[in-house]
Amino acid sequence: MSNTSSSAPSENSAATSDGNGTGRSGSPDQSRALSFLIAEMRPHRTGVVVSILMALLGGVLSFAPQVGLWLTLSAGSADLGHLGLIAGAVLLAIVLGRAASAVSSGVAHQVAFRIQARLRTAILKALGRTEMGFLGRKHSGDLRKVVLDDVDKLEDGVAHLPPELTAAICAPLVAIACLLVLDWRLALAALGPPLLGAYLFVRFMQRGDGAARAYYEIVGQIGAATADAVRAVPTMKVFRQEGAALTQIDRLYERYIVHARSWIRDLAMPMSVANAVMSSAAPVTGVVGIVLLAFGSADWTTVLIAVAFALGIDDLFASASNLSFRIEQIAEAYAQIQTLLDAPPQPVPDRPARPKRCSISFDNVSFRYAERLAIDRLSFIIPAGEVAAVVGPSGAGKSTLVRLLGRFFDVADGSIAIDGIDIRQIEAATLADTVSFVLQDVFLFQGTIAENIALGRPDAPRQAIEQAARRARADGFIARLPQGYDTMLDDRGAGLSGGERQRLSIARALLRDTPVLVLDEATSYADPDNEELIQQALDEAVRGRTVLVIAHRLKTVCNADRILVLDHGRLIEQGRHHDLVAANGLYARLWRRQSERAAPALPETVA
Ligand SMILES: Nc1ncnc2c1ncn2[C@@H]1O[C@H](COP(=O)(O)OP(=O)(O)OP(=O)(O)O)[C@@H](O)[C@H]1O
Repeated sequence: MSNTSSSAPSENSAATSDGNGTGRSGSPDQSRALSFLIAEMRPHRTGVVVSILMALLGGVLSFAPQVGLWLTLSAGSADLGHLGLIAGAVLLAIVLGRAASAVSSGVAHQVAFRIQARLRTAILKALGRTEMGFLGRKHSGDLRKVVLDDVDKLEDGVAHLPPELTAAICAPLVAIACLLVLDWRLALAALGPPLLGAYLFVRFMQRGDGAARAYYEIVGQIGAATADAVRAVPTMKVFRQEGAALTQIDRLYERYIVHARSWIRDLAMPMSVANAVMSSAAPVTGVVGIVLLAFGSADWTTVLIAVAFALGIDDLFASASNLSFRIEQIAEAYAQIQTLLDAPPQPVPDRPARPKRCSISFDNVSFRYAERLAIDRLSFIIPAGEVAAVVGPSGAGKSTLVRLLGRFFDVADGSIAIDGIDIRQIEAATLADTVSFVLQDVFLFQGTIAENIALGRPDAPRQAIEQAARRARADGFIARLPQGYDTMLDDRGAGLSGGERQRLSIARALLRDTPVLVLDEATSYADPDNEELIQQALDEAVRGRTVLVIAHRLKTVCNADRILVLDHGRLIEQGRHHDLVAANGLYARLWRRQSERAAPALPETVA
């Protein structure tokens, strides 16, 4: 896979090189990508100009050996002092030229790193502003690829484009100018192959565009299928489905071979011919020179010097041969980055308000994921300070309901209010100060235990962090860690048990001290000790707050002030435990089913 996918573009790059990508750079995506890059470089114009000037100097000085040869041969004498002077000057010019190229590349890389950092921040900000629904439609692996890989590609483009483009354009001009001074006929001979090659290049490029597109499409599909297969290895093993994934990849490879053949026939081969023509300035100059010699219309020193200059042009074209490939890569990366930068921002309130007492009300709320109606005309009120449990069969809409309260998504119809204020009129920061979440899937990041607890209040004093951890019954296991609160969580806390992660999450919520708390009760705990501690932590967390708890085990919520029973996105019953059992509806059936199951001893209720 790696061979095929990496060799193909680079061959293509060689093929696409010397026409300066003209065939494709005219395509809208590439020109838009280049305009984007130029706009990104604008704030760093000093660096870019220095990089270009240094590349220019490096390119011009790269012809020092040819000029040295010219001066030596035209001197016509073997004066050692004179020759030594020329050799010294050539050496100095070579050293200066290399130094200038190094400075050009170094400065361009500095600019590129700044742009890379800015872009990553801009993407993360755009993702932070957008509604979760947009993110939900994107695979987390795809997001990661854009933020890391595609931004890297753009960085690579910025670091190489200014120096390489400058060298590719300016150095041949210098060579041709010298050749014109030397002999205009030999200058034309040296200029012919690059011009003819560029013409062929553009023609072939246009003709083979379809083959290239089909080829890149299939390479992308193979990449995605392989990534999916790698990600799904554990599941595949469990279900003994390894064969199915491989069959799909095999089928893609069969299509790949067909497309690769037409890619080679329609694009790669013709491009190699164009490339060969483009890089034959030296042989053509030599042949024309010999003809002129034969007719006595040029002397051999002139022909020799002209061939040396033409060789320099060929070398430069060869070194710039990756330009077109780079531009293509930049365009691809830019398209992905732009999708995220353009992520639709969540609407901001026009009359921002701050809730005081924290009752929660849902008024005729509906919400759908694409075509699937997940919440259907839901209405209820939870008075401030009450504990409400949301129960119902799997897929009933419990998680969606609490996500709507946190504005992970905006409702399609109806409204959700806290203290009578529509949550769309509460600023994101205020909403975050009002509602906190303790979810099953606890997000921990690479940082210390203390930093992880302080996620929602980074300025919290150590004392407050430790107090929250104590109340969340997390202090015991933290004390046993090598550096206590300063222990770094490697691999996002992979070494912690599910129960320990839950208690860290509860500590976070306690530290934030929001008046509304949303809990997603974990379905299972590893051991009874953990379960007991988590229950104590939850009892502490719910005290004095308005609480919405998703309950999977009904015994944990039968003391709740209110139980909301959902089914297929609709609220079909609500009330206290005993009333709902007496009503003999869905809740009573769920209750009986769970009671009949041989369940381990359960702790006290949440409420
Ligand atoms: N991101 C999503 N995209 C599309 N459909 C979704 C998405 N998340 C949930 N759904 C669907 O919406 C419906 C409600 O899902 P939700 O997760 O809210 O139910 P739930 O009651 O929390 O289920 P569970 O108890 O199994 O967690 C289900 O039919 C589910 O398949």
